[in-house]
Amino acid sequence: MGPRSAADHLRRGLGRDHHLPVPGLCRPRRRGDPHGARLLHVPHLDPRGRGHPGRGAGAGADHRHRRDPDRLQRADPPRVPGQPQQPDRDHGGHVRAAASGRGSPSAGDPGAGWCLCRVCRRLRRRGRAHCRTGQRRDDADLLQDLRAWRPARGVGLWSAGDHRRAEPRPRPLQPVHGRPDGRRGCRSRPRLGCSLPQRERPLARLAGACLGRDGRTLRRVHRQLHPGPVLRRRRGGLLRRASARGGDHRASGCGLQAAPLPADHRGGRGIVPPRGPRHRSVQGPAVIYERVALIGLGLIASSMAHAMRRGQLAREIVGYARTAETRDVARGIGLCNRVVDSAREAADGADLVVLAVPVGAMGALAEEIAPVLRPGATLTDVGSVKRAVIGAVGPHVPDGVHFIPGHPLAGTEYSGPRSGFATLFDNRWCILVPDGADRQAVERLAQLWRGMGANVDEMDPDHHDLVLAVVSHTPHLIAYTMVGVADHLEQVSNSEVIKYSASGFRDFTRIAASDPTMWRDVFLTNRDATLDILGRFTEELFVLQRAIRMGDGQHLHDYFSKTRAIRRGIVEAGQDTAAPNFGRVPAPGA
Ligand SMILES: NC(=O)C1=CN([C@@H]2O[C@H](COP(=O)(O)OP(=O)(O)OC[C@H]3O[C@@H](n4cnc5c(N)ncnc54)[C@H](O)[C@@H]3O)[C@@H](O)[C@H]2O)C=CC1
Ligand SMILES: O=C(O)C(=O)Cc1ccc(O)cc1
Repeated sequence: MGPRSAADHLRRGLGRDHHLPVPGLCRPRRRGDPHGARLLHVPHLDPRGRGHPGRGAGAGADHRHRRDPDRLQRADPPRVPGQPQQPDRDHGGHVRAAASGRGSPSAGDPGAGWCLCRVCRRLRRRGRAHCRTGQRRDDADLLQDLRAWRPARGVGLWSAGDHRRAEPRPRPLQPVHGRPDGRRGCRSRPRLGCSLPQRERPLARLAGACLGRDGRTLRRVHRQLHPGPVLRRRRGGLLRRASARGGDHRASGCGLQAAPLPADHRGGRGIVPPRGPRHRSVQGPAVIYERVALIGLGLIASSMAHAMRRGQLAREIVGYARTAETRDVARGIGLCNRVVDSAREAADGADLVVLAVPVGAMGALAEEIAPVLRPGATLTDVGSVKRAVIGAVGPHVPDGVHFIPGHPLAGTEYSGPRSGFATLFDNRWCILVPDGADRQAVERLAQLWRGMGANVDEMDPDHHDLVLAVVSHTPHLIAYTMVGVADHLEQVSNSEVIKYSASGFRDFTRIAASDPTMWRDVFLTNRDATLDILGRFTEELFVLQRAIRMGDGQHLHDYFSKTRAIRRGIVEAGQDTAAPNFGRVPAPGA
């Protein structure tokens, strides 16, 4: 992040010092500071010398099979900054692991329990207050309150502010079973280490050898990686569970141990078959947009298509993907009403255009479709980074077109048109970044997201990027690193890493299986905020390292008690399940 201090950067990131430009990021539009003028408390300025606890990487836990033919066509060359044309993503595998949030309340830990009660009570109050007042969360408070043993205001980001429907209990995080197309079997190989040179990929090689080439081995390993209940297609297209315990299908073999998801893992919404009859035009009062154009037909776009169809929210969905093969797949599974051969053709006449491609590809696409965007239409995106997207897309948006960047905080480690499913956004947050856009247009887009099951919040782009650096981007980087460390370690064999992965490592591997192109773009475009949070992370790591070296058990205990309270706050806010061991049942014989 350059020579500026972290505090300086955070202040700017939070939108407090609007006069200070963020290096490397373009800011074509300005807006007011929604976060007020509260002072920021940064860890390394804390006289007690304590920082905020680092966040775990458990943002989501979907387990979907992905296969995007785009990926089969090319390697993944390095991205040239300023040249947004991107290679497509790796859609080749499925590594079954889930974000874990272990740690049940302990009777011998009154401090953490006391803290939890306060966190939860205040979270609930805040959720209600935010809903009523539209007041925004502030991650400066988040960082500050964690150190002060107080519930963090920023935790409200995850608060259960959805008052549109009553849910009897917190829904599991990203509940998914089996393949999104409802079929059985293993389609492709895990992506462990797939971006590393061959000689540096012992772990990846082992995983490959373990999978073997024959279908039986693949299927057996598939059942290990995805041991949830098999969904069988009934006549009439409905799906049913073939077994209450997916563990029944697990095979022994290469030592990979992934337990099945709980029987109610879909969170009470029922199973929505991701593949259905060919999309027909919708007639009904729920229609929010007449024609929606999806540019890019991967996980997010295909999930939007399913969710819009579920809610009958669009009369017509037109799709475009870069490669003919992806378009053919999309046509084959009836994802859209029409799949066309150019982005421009898709956007032509649409009243909502959604850019659902890697962040680095958005500017060029916006430029391409700009001439056909009609006045009154809305242009949005789903990119994981917002300031850079505004910088790349904003200049191409014609007058009269409403540009409203967005970001659904929901996803999986899979990609491609087959990976989407209708429930992806249910009870998740979608952040809109209106940046001064027309309020009616914003409300209409918010309605669409709500119709797709999401809770909607609004944020300043820099604030978004900072929050996401904390809750998503840096955790992904840490997961990538941890899996890389295990891969490179000489003293521990790869088979041991895989065999004993249940002890925490597995949860990193799921995240580390996320798409290389998408995440490369995220880090390149949210560089400053990620580096800032990463700097804090390493500082705290050093403190913990020292505590371990010095035998400072008190420090470790205090620290872990705080982080446990945060985890409980997330569960209380309905953003993850409290089920122990993330709902896994022990593997047979374990
Ligand atoms: N995967 C996730 O968990 C989440 C992703 N996002 C964001 O959503 C966006 C899309 O991500 P996914 O749907 O996961 O990706 P994906 O890899 O599943 O799909 C990307 C699609 O974009 C197409 N594409 C790639 N480069 C293109 C180009 N230059 N021109 C036209 N099409 C191109 C690919 O063919 C593919 O159809 C990204 O910006 C990502 O940051 C947001 C939330 C969650
Ligand atoms: O799968 C996970 O753990 C995720 O974190 C999904 C995700 C990935 C990228 C985003 O911008 C938002 C959500």
